[in-house]
Amino acid sequence: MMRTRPLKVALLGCGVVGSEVARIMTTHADDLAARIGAPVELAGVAVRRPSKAREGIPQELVTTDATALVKRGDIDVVVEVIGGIEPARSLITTAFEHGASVVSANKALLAQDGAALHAVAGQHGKDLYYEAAVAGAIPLIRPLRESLAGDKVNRVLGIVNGTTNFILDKMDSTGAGYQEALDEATALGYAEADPTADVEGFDAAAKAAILAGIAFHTRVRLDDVYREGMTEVTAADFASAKEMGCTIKLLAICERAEDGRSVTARVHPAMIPLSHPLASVRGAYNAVFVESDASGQLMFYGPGAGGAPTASAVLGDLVAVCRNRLSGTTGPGESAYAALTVSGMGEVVTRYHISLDVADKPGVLAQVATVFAEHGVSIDTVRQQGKDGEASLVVVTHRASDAALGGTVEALRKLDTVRGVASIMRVEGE
Ligand SMILES: NC(=O)C1=CN([C@@H]2O[C@H](COP(=O)(O)OP(=O)(O)OC[C@H]3O[C@@H](n4cnc5c(N)ncnc54)[C@H](O)[C@@H]3O)[C@@H](O)[C@H]2O)C=CC1
Ligand SMILES: N[C@@H](CC=O)C(=O)O
Ligand code: NA
Repeated sequence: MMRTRPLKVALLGCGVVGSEVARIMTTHADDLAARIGAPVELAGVAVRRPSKAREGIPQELVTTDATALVKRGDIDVVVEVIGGIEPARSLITTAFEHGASVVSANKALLAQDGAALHAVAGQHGKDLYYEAAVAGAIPLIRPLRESLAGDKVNRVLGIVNGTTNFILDKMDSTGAGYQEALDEATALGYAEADPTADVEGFDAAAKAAILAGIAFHTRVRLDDVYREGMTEVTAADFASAKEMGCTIKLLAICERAEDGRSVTARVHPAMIPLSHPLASVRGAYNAVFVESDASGQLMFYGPGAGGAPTASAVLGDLVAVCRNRLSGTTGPGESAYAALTVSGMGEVVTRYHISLDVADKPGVLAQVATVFAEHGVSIDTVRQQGKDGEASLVVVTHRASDAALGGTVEALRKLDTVRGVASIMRVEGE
């Protein structure tokens, strides 16, 4: 039976995502009420610029005092789509203390302070949901937390940043310049307020920390995630990738070590074969592979950024949290019981594509090969192109640890015949 007293929702932030949340709450009000079992009412909207026209939002709901809104005491659910660490963190904490549950899209905050926020939510018997924080519309948090709760996840590999995938795709397919492609991604609402978070890999690293934590039932902090952005990827890298039958993607990779006792999480550009399903993920789309003992390989694919897709995930959480409130329950909280060791990048084992500028004279190839052998890194293929006494040497290795590869590169740089290391790229997904 439908409850007539509405559940009250406070919306914090009315930008790209917030405005879409408000729109869907209004246009789908009847369906949402039917699915929840009670109407949901937008009770207040905290904004920074109150004079801005906001279609469909009555002016009397708009306030610049977000703190007063979350302290009202009659709010059932606070939807935080401001972004950033503060004031979002204080507002969420205050919301729990004043009786509300919280839905957030804020990966930066969840990756940094998720454990503390879960603890406050738990103390107050409230929900903290954040499906939108990882890969926008794609259901990923809930499948990992709930659908795969009976399985053992070993690996999560994916494209989790729409902006960088959009840029890399444009650079690869149209030869567009980096800045031109970034400007377009920003105009389309994909990029973070500061796009450095996207292009330097911080956004993907935050998502990797959240995913690894849930997948491995282990607390993984943002600082535990190795991070390289994509600003150094060049047209020459794309050309090398093509020669290998690959393309380049910014990947988030969370892995359980073979002995099962430790995990790693990393974000960096990598070559992947064109035959791999991730190679055909275009534009701002995201896709995530999950490999588990019993399920085998699962792939989640869809729009990972943009106002409406992200609002879809926020609304899904809103419905879940409202249902929990009506039935007097809460959903699953943090699960970190496994407490596995989170290892550094040196422990990661993968393949590498290394491009060296060398002197084009007899014995160089043998010298270079010796350095690889001395560091226990086995060479798969070598390709050489020479002109005017200089040559470029492209070495692709078999699987080796990042520590061994690092040592190899350091020793290569010391060789007189090696003029420079033009690029090092990991090769994944084979
Ligand atoms: N745009 C996207 O594709 C996605 C965004 N997200 C996350 O959603 C959140 C919001 O992102 P967007 O809507 O894109 O950002 P946005 O910058 O478009 O919107 C944020 C809004 O919050 C307002 N704001 C900032 N401080 C405030 C305060 N103290 N009180 C009231 N309002 C305040 C800003 O004026 C702005 O309008 C972020 O955490 C972001 O990481 C998550 C997935 C996808
Ligand atoms: N800036 C992010 C938005 C979603 O999380 C992205 O580009 O993926
Ligand atoms: Na999601």
